Amino acid sequence: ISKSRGVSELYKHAQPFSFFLTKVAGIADKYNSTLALDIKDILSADMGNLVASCQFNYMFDIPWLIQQYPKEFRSKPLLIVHGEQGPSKTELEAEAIDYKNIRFCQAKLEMMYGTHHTKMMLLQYDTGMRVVIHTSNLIKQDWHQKTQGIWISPLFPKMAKPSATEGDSLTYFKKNLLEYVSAYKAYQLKDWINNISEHDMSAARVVIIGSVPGRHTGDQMRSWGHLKLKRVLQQHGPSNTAVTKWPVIGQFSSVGSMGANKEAWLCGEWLQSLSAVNGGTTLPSVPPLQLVFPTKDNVRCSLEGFPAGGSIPYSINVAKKQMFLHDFFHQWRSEGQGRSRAMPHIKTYLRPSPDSQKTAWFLVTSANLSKAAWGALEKKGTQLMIRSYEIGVLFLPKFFGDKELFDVSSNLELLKSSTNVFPLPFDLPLTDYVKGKDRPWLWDIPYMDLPDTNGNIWCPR
Ligand SMILES: O=C(O)c1c[nH]c2c(Br)cccc2c1=O
Repeated sequence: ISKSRGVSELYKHAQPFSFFLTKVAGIADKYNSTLALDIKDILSADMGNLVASCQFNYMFDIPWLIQQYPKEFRSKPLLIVHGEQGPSKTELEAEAIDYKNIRFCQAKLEMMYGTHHTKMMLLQYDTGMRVVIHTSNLIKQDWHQKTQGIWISPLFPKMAKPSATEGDSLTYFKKNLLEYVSAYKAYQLKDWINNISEHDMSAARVVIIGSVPGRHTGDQMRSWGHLKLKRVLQQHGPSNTAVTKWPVIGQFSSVGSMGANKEAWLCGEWLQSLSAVNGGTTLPSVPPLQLVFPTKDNVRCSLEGFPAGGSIPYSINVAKKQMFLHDFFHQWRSEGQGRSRAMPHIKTYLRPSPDSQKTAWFLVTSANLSKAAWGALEKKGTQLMIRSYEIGVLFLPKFFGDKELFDVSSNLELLKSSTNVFPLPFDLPLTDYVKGKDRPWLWDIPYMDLPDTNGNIWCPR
């Protein structure tokens, strides 16, 4: 059925949020035929007649990527923006030796432990330009049996003449996209920066939340990471009265070092930013925090079995120093979307109502729960230190019609029959870890007591 319904119809049905999950092999068709896309759908001629594209990402399989474009687009100019250095950079470039249309841009990573996590496609058509911000690496397995998120922009028409300020949206989408791409300071991106400035992006309704490596001070502090999100929520977020006692939910597929205790960063600066409210000064108290991270058994019983955990890199050496964090953890459960066994590689953050019917905002991003991604305040809060490149899009009710809250659901039947209900990738209320039984998935220890979906055990080395 999904084959016959062209991509443009799938796209239309997903408006106005234009937020999709990736198709998952091995689940009932109905969970893949609405609000779900494959990379071939995104790159299909139904979305536009491609002239050139730019792929920002972390992991690439070049020959596989080229195969995801329709035949007639495989020789169009393709710029790959990556973070590889030294031998792995040479290896990546060697993969593309036969493709004359491929160029590379190495993102500068001058901060230790920084990575180029950003996953974004810039698609230039003969009729305009589209921006896709998502969570999947450009490798086959990231598009096979995982839960991943995709936001697809409207088709942005070309303007008579380029402008960095003309043709922007109420959410400053164009200004923020130009700031983000310019922050690479890479000559290989000059043409794409000019391309962006040539397009009218006034139809964009999401707010870009990006991170770029550096020690950001002054005005730059609030342009990136959790301080950007805080500023946007203080300007356009819910009123304090509307969300009193509402939890903040963080959902991610990897975890950094949180420091000695929850006050050090998680329930300090990070939660204070995510719980910011309209006009709000920093609140005296922070709301409840709930985190979603798969258990060892969620991974073991997943469609991929233990190998799903190869993309959920939470290390025992980091985990053992922050047992306090695991008290906040909840299971991965997505019955409504048919994806309880499609392990999460998506990263999402939201401010849901206690009755699970509403949310004050929703963010889908490449950023995991780490200081490297979101930034950590230094020098008595006068600078925000970020290690990695990240990008995400924030959905705020005020930009989707005159309202303060989104109705939400993960139930695909309900989502199919209603308009303007925001599609959640996982079920609310959240499902607790079973006390005394469940442990967070850790990718670098063995599990030999029970077999996974494929009858295998896990022995990492
Ligand atoms: O940004 C991303 O997508 C990812 C970043 N780091 C990873 C590591 Br380290 C090991 C396995 C998977 C990933 C990954 O998927």
